[in-house]
Amino acid sequence: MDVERFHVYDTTLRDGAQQEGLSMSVQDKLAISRLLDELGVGFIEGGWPGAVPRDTEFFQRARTELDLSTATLVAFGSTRKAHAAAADDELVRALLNAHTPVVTLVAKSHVGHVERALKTTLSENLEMIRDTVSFLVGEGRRVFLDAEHFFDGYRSHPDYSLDVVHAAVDAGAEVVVLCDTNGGMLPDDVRSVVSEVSDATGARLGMHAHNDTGCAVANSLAAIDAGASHVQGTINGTGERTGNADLITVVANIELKRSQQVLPAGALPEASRIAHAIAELSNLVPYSRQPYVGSSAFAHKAGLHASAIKVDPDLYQHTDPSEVGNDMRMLVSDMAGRASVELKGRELGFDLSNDHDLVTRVTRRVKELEAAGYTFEAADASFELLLREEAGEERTRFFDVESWRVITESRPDSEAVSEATVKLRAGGERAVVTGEGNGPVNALDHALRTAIGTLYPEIDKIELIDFKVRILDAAHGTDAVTRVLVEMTDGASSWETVGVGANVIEASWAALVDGVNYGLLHQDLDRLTS
Ligand SMILES: CC(=O)SCCNC(=O)CCNC(=O)[C@H](O)C(C)(C)COP(=O)(O)OP(=O)(O)OC[C@H]1O[C@@H](n2cnc3c(N)ncnc32)[C@H](O)[C@@H]1OP(=O)(O)O
Ligand SMILES: CC(=O)C(=O)O
Repeated sequence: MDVERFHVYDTTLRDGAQQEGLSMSVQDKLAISRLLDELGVGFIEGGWPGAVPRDTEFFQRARTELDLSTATLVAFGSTRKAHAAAADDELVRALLNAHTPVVTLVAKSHVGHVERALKTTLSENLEMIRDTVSFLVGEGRRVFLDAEHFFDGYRSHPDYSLDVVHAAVDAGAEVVVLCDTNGGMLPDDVRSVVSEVSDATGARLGMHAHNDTGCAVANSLAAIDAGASHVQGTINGTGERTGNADLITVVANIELKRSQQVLPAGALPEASRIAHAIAELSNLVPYSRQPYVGSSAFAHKAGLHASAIKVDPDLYQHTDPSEVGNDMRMLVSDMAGRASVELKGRELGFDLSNDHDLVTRVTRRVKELEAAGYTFEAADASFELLLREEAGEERTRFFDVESWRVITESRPDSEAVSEATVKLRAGGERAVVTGEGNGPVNALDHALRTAIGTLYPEIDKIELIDFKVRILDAAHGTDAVTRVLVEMTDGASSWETVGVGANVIEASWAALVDGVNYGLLHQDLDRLTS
């Protein structure tokens, strides 16, 4: 792989940071840079020094705190102001002070923008490009030029847009990146413009695509087809408005569909891990339906799909998920068939291939329970308990609940407090205990822990970390059926359970009891196997 033959250029830290609601600290930017380097991108655009104080600090700290092995750090900025010298322009000097080997300059390439936004003459804009590029090249920098609004500009005044490319190249720019700044292009437009510009100028061209028509990835690929050998994008597709081309999708398409290696060998299988880690650092919830790396990208729900996948996963998958570090997952729901249950069982460590009756019973129960409001695709732990029960395993219930009751008391001068009483049998003993909490579920949780804590001290490790309530038939108002999903952890792993009831506390209790049973069961299994 030759990083210079084809540039994989990441702008997560610059254009990605232009996304509404996204804010990265300098520390986050340094951590993301290390992840991008692990992914093997050729270039990391770190931000705009001089304009954004955080970016100025990022480049300062990068000099001592970043030790990149594959990627080259890039500072981004604009051409100098009109009627001044690049050498005297404060923002151009800030680009030098960032001490990066590469500088990317954004320049106007659209007549309307030069006249109305920059408010200068067409010839002065060309002079701004020549002066800034040649000044930075003279100072030992490699320069790439982002030609802003190139496609719209080329449509209205092609000759001027070509003049911009010539001015940049003549002054020493290595790559001219054609930007679909407003993101309004379709692949056919991009393909023909890139091809014409390439023929007319012979310049090395790049593509910077925004996703306003939902075509950023397709536009990037069209540009590459037409001769571009530099592609810009962001991890998870973040960026101004609807975002930029998702760089991992672009790269995975180039490597897996076009058989052209553009990342270092062995890097692509790190893509899912890195995309999720960058989402986490950017405080974004990973997008489950993201191509290649999303948690749903290889998740199969329909029974007919599962039955074919049982024969060969390729029948319903466009590529092997391990190519991008993702996993195939089976979802069990009312759309499941016997094959879905068998494959889900395999995923959870059960070989059900020879137990036709068990698979049939589990499939039937799943469909019945889903019709009553359960959802097993989001609650693997409840599915596993159901499977074990149907298989006749005895050790799935660590206690038998006789009854429970909760009261909530509210007084004008204090917050409401709940008190729960739980009656159950565990280890041959009957327990009747009470628990208090700031809400009914919290009080039930405390009472349950007290009731079984002596017999099962490992309950202390099990913690409730998430609790989601959904009203299923909202038209019934306060009479509606409620579904509760809870997530628990023992510090090493986490699991989800589901409970359904006409009463929100009943549904919560069911999910809580399943969650505790699952946690105790797995601690028991771990003990037996260790
Ligand atoms: C397409 C893109 O996404 S490019 C990246 C855009 N990113 C950002 O804008 C984030 C960082 N930006 C900033 O911090 C500020 O906007 C700054 C520091 C760059 C400029 O701030 P200000 O000096 O206050 O000016 P303001 O933002 O109002 O206007 C931008 C100025 O840059 C000029 N300008 C715009 N594009 C260019 C260009 N390619 N070359 C030179 N000057 C340009 C505008 O004409 C305007 O000049 P004026 O102030 O003389 O009218
Ligand atoms: C340079 C850039 O971000 C754009 O034109 O969209």
